[in-house]
Amino acid sequence: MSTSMTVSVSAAASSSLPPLFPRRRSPPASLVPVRSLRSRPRPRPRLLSSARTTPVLLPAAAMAAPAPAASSKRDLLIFDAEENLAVALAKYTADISAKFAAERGAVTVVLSGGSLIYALRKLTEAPYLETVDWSKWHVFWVDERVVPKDHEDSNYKLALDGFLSKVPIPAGQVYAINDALSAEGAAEDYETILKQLVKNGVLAMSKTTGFPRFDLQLLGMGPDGHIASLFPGHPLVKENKKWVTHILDSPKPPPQRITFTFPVINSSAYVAMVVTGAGKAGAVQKAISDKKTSDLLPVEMAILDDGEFTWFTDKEAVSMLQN
Ligand SMILES: O=C1O[C@H](COP(=O)(O)O)[C@@H](O)[C@H](O)[C@H]1O
Repeated sequence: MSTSMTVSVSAAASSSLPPLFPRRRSPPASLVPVRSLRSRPRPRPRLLSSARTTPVLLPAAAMAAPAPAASSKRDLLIFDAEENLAVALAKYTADISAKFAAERGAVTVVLSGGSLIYALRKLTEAPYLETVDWSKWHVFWVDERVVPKDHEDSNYKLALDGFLSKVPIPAGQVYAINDALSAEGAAEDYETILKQLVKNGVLAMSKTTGFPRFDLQLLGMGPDGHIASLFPGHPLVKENKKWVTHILDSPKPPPQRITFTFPVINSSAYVAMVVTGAGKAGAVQKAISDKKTSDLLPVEMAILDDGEFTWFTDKEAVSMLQN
């Protein structure tokens, strides 16, 4: 029943990442022991050393987030180039895919829109194009704009053009929203589809939260700290019953969208939060600061109940972090 966080500063890519599997029970010598948020005070992140090719793993403030209900782990990976981030993200995703394909015979993967899709490009290349068992993938959207699927604003179109059209996922396992419905109708319809997939065993349920447990959510964050279509100060961030809800007044256009709710995001087994660029440094700094204020950004409300949350960042995105 603990949350922990490590920070990894890495100039290299996948070869320098801590191994994903098997899960660490005792940290290797290069790792600082993880800390329980509940039993120990939260230290500020501290730079121990730096190296170009060896990840440096640091004690951290465990994002100073409110304690989760069960156990979770948080890592902050910092890459000196977006290219290295993309390579590492592909390996991370492929490893998680292999784990769930073997364990469950299905891999439920949630995509966001935005810059995340470009960061997935290495998955469409060797070796992953050939080695990932794409036939096991079931693809969902954490949020979608209520526009036709061929509209420039569609998150489906973005993912299709930049990722899905390049990998052999069966078409019937890609769950786009019904773009003929209203925002409210599309959200209800999407929730019904998720419930059907729970019934037929494709989608797992969390044993503790009563919400679906996606294997992997690959998410981005806006410069204002929004994730999915959950915006700072919007009442939707408090939705705690629905799995999927709708918004008619999104501060970022287009205004009509559907979105997973926080209980669904927070029931995930793995979340990769992919954030690059100086424009997001303020939100990253607030999210990772150990000084918490009552005006939590949505990204600060992403606290997994029982899972692993990994920030994939570049130097620019963490440029406002001290040390
Ligand atoms: O509107 C949206 O924005 C966020 C962030 O996008 P980014 O381009 O700044 O990475 C995205 O995660 C979300 O899915 C999308 O609908």
